[in-house]
Amino acid sequence: MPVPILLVTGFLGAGKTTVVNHLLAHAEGRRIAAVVNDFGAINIDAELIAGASDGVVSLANGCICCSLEGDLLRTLSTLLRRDPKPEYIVIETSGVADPSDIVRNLMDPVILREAPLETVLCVMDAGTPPSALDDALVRAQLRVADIVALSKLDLADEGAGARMREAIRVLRVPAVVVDAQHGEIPAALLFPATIDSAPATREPGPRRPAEERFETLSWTSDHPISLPRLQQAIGRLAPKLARAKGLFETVEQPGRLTVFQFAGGRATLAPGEAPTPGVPRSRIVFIAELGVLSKAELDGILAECVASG
Ligand SMILES: Nc1nc2c(ncn2[C@@H]2O[C@H](COP(=O)(O)OP(=O)(O)OP(=O)(O)O)[C@@H](O)[C@H]2O)c(=O)[nH]1
Repeated sequence: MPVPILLVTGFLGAGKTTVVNHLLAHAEGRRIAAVVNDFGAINIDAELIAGASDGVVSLANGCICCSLEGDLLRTLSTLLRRDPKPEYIVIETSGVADPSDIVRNLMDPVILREAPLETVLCVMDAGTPPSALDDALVRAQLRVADIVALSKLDLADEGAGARMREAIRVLRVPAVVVDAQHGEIPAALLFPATIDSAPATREPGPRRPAEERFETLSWTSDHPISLPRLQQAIGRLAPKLARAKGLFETVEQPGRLTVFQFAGGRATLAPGEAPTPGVPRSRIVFIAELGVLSKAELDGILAECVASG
């Protein structure tokens, strides 16, 4: 039996991991394997994804649309040799990935026969201004989508969803647009009940020149973080950040991790799991446009956040 693939794309911080987590939490007995790609050296996403009944495979420190394309195909072959085989595979791309390159790679004849790409889902933050759709990367992510999921409607103003739907319609994206509050999309919409025996090939469009636009800077420490000082540090860094996420222990709540997220200019904290022995207590990944933020500046600002006494 072929194993259908769901490819989840969308810009940095749009809400892809939230959708994947919701899907896995509502798998209703489906055996789902998840492949997660974080562009940075620390794969925070893999730790934030729980509950994949067939495990989470993490591909980090590169992008599966370019430098890690071979790793993606090898990972899929390994998943397909598992006994029992997964029934579905979800691939979450990094927010900087051009999914048309991944779609092209998934048209590999062996993969297509054994694990056909069934659905491409693009998650789009409904609160982003429609002018964000002028961005070539955002357009590339929308153009390959079968389904566009509008996230964060709860944070956006009342007309935002309608404005975004209109902007997507103007682009002539041939996709179904659905609302996805906190990642809620019915699994039945993403995974077909019956699987086509003759998978459809897709024409992903012309290859775009690889663009080095973003870089990730990773920061780790064995010390817990002071929350008020982190708040100040993020206030200073925010104008330079496209995205940040991290897991750390805080001075205020020792003994368990706090999940830090910065997306769309908004920072949030949530309770996490217990720290894993042998792993640095504080890990944060920062994504910025190339050349905007130096490691020295970042280290200098964050050094003030760790409890030195
Ligand atoms: N309020 C609200 N927050 C959301 C919603 N969807 C996602 N978020 C939050 O947005 C932040 C980013 O969500 P993720 O799911 O990590 O985004 P992502 O697209 O996987 O991010 P990258 O992989 O880093 O590009 C997190 O703090 C989520 O909790 C939503 O519908 N409403």
